[in-house]
Amino acid sequence: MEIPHDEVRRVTCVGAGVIGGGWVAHFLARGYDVTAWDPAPDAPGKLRRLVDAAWPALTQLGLAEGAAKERLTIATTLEEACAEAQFVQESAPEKLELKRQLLAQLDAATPKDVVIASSTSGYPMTDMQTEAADPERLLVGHPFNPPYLIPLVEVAGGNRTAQRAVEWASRFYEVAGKSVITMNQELPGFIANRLQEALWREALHMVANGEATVKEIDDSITEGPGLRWAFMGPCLTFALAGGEGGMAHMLDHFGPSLKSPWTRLEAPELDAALRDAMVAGCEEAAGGRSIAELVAERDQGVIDVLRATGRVPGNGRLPGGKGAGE
Ligand SMILES: NC(=O)C1=CN([C@@H]2O[C@H](COP(=O)(O)OP(=O)(O)OC[C@H]3O[C@@H](n4cnc5c(N)ncnc54)[C@H](O)[C@@H]3O)[C@@H](O)[C@H]2O)C=CC1
Ligand SMILES: C[N+](C)(C)CC(=O)CC(=O)[O-]
Repeated sequence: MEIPHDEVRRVTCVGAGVIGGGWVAHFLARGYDVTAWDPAPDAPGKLRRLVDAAWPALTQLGLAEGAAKERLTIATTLEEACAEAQFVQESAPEKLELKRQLLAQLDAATPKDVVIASSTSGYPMTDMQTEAADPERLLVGHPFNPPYLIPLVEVAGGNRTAQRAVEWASRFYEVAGKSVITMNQELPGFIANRLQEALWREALHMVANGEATVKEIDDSITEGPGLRWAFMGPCLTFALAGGEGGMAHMLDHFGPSLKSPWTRLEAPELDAALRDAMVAGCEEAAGGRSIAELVAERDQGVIDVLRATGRVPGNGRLPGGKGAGE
């Protein structure tokens, strides 16, 4: 029997790069004891720098009672990291065979009845749980960068995942301050990445063909639809494009243009020229700002949007987070 969601105190994060480190920062800020493990020799230093960089934003939002960076332990082996885990979040590189073997190792090292989630951004759990002795407790918990600020987690099981594990994880993420979409089927790319990848594919086509610059593409979203999407999704936004007639008029009016040859559908070849054009375009768009400066700018921007759209309660604690309503 799994531990009650609100009694979880110890979370283990395996893989401590951009996303694993972001999860560490999130769980620390929500008042958990966090154990991290990453095989890279420079991982501890990188992880502590990431948590240090995230902490001002998390402090601004309001830390849960007792939250402290000192509650992070960095384990030296995977077995040590998992021995006392009450929840495990895997964020290792996006390589299918690596995930398969790692999830089997995590399954062997983690106490029974503890749920193990993968941060994968696209692999279905059915394809990753093949080597594990106890696949029932393995599921996808797909976060968004940075996990310590973007609320959404997409939860999906594989065909050997127990429904009760999916339900447990969904509720646990909510208790830990996340917004959860629990998927009842395994869609490739889940929901949000499927949408993001469609946009991304078209952006790459436009750069590859010299049709738009990186800056024009970014400005077209931040000065346009992105402003609406922070609080109203693309469907309801487009319903308003139909005026008083709503979505019905919108579809009758603009529906035929769905067949216009606006989109390319097939991904472009990611050759060296396109890679170089994207890298150069992003450097130009950054205008001399370092990655650390851009991270701080992004974090402040997300906080401002969360506040402006009423998603941070007055007491500074995230909705549903540990300590909320105390
Ligand atoms: N970067 C992003 O925006 C997002 C990434 N994800 C997913 O998160 C996962 C991690 O991606 P990133 O953090 O971006 O990658 P990353 O490259 O920043 O970090 C991966 C970390 O895993 C470590 N690692 C290597 N082999 C390992 C092993 N066998 N066991 C444990 N750790 C190992 C590496 O040393 C590195 O620190 C991937 O599954 C990715 O699809 C999900 C959402 C967003
Ligand atoms: C780039 N990415 C596909 C790994 C991004 C994600 O999976 C989610 C996000 O943070 O946008």
